[in-house]
Amino acid sequence: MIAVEDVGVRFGGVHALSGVSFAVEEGRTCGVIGPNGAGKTTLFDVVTGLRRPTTGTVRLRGEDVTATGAVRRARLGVRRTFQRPQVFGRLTVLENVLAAVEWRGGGGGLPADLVGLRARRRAEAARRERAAEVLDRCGIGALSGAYAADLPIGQRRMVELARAVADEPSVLLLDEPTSGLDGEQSERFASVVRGLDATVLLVEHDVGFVMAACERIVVLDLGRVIADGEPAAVREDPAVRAAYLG
Ligand SMILES: Nc1ncnc2c1ncn2[C@@H]1O[C@H](COP(=O)(O)OP(=O)(O)OP(=O)(O)O)[C@@H](O)[C@H]1O
Repeated sequence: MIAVEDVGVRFGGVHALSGVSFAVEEGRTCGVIGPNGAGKTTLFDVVTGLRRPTTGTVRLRGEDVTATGAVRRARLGVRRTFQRPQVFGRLTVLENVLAAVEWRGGGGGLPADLVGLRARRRAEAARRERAAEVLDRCGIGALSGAYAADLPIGQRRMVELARAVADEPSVLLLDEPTSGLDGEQSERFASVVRGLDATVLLVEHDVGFVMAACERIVVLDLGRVIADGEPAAVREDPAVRAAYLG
């Protein structure tokens, strides 16, 4: 479960978020929509731990993580994708995904590597098998050996998705996931996300995609929540129409 309670973020005189509260139940998919500058990316930064809010509290599965850094939140199972896909350009597609599961290596450094050689090899084989399976699921298995930097944006986005889901996240945040994807990739993306056992928060300008993919929608405008509910109700909300849907 993700809970955001009375969160505010100020940048100097700009109130990027003010008094934002909502909660997403375990395993549910919630969309966040709103015009440019509404505070969507700032909200993601607050939930993933990249930015500490000026006021308010963030909870993950009931635990107050407001002061918890991004790395520790990642260890708790939080993963995200970015508006501009962030991949390791000089690594291959397979290596990008392996990097996401590398921390499960077991620790202990070189001595442990030497002593537990056979167990290490088994763990490494299991990681590679898992990475290959995830790449296939994301439709990019054939690109395993390609360098991420050489790929067009749509495929880079799928690499980012594969990396985010490889470790079975409990919380997944997707920032404009369909931008740069063709229709087939969009469908593939949605089906990979649907197949996860994760609580998902997703920002997207493609309202049709949000309405179809989300059970719940939070609408932000100028840093405040102006609507929160099921897609059909949000679509009809006069304040939402005025601010965003037109
Ligand atoms: N690092 C920063 N320093 C100063 N102001 C910022 C910073 N980051 C965001 N802002 C401001 O905070 C507000 C919210 O920005 P944010 O990027 O969260 O909106 P958004 O809804 O994600 O917009 P978009 O749809 O354009 O990505 C905007 O007014 C923006 O200019």
